[in-house]
Amino acid sequence: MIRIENLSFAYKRAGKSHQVFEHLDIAFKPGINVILGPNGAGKSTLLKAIFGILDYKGNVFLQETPLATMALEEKISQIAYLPQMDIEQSSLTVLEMVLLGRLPELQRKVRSEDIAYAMKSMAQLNISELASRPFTALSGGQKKLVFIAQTLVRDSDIVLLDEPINALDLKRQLELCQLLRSKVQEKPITMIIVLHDINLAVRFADHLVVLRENGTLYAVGSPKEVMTERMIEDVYGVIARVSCDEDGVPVVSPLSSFAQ
Ligand SMILES: Nc1ncnc2c1ncn2[C@@H]1O[C@H](COP(=O)(O)OP(=O)(O)OP(=O)(O)O)[C@@H](O)[C@H]1O
Repeated sequence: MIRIENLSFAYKRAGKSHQVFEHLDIAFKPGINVILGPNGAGKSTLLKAIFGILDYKGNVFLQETPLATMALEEKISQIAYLPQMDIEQSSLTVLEMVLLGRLPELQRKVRSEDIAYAMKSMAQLNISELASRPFTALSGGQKKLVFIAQTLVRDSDIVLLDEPINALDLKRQLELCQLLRSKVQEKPITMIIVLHDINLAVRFADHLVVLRENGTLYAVGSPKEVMTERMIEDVYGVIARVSCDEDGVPVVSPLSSFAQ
């Protein structure tokens, strides 16, 4: 469980300040939490704050412990984070890239146990056959899967994924969502995932968190509670029809956009 209390943060650049959050409170429960919201709402900034790479005001608690009081090594051992921006170049092979996810556990040498973890993570993402390929010789989607494998090989209780499905084809998107679902069923992981695909979000999330353009919290709740025509209009400026499929899952059909 991650609890954000009274979070305020502003980016500062060239003497100017850009406020993203002011007095934000959110609780992320175990299970799959999806953060939705328009471009620039602050979704990536929120993940960075949770991972502790921003100088914010307020508190982020892991259970009852403020993350700011935890040593870096302890934090890294508990939280796995896939940032939105990926590096494109690396002289490492795919296996070596995935092994980097075990860095906190690696001593002076790579143990067979670490290789086994990396192989398992690659197998779960169906990229085992890429293991000895140079990372730079991969497609964009394959690179993304390597970074996801590197994040999941951490086996952490808190997993932050910033737009993990962009660059993935339809099948890979579904496979990844099913893998994440199986992981939260195995143990009480708190996953916090930024997505833009609202139909995928309602199908796979346990909890939705919706941010507005100005970094304020619009809604938190189950997909059924949160995914309404009103929310889509208020938050995205889009007229949409929300119906339910035969499983009772909301289905969003965007109809038109209007100037806000
Ligand atoms: N390094 C930075 N310096 C200054 N402003 C920044 C920086 N990074 C982001 N911002 C601004 O902070 C706000 C929130 O950005 P953020 O990347 O968190 O949004 P987001 O919701 O993740 O957007 P997207 O859906 O487009 O990825 C935006 O207005 C953005 O322009």
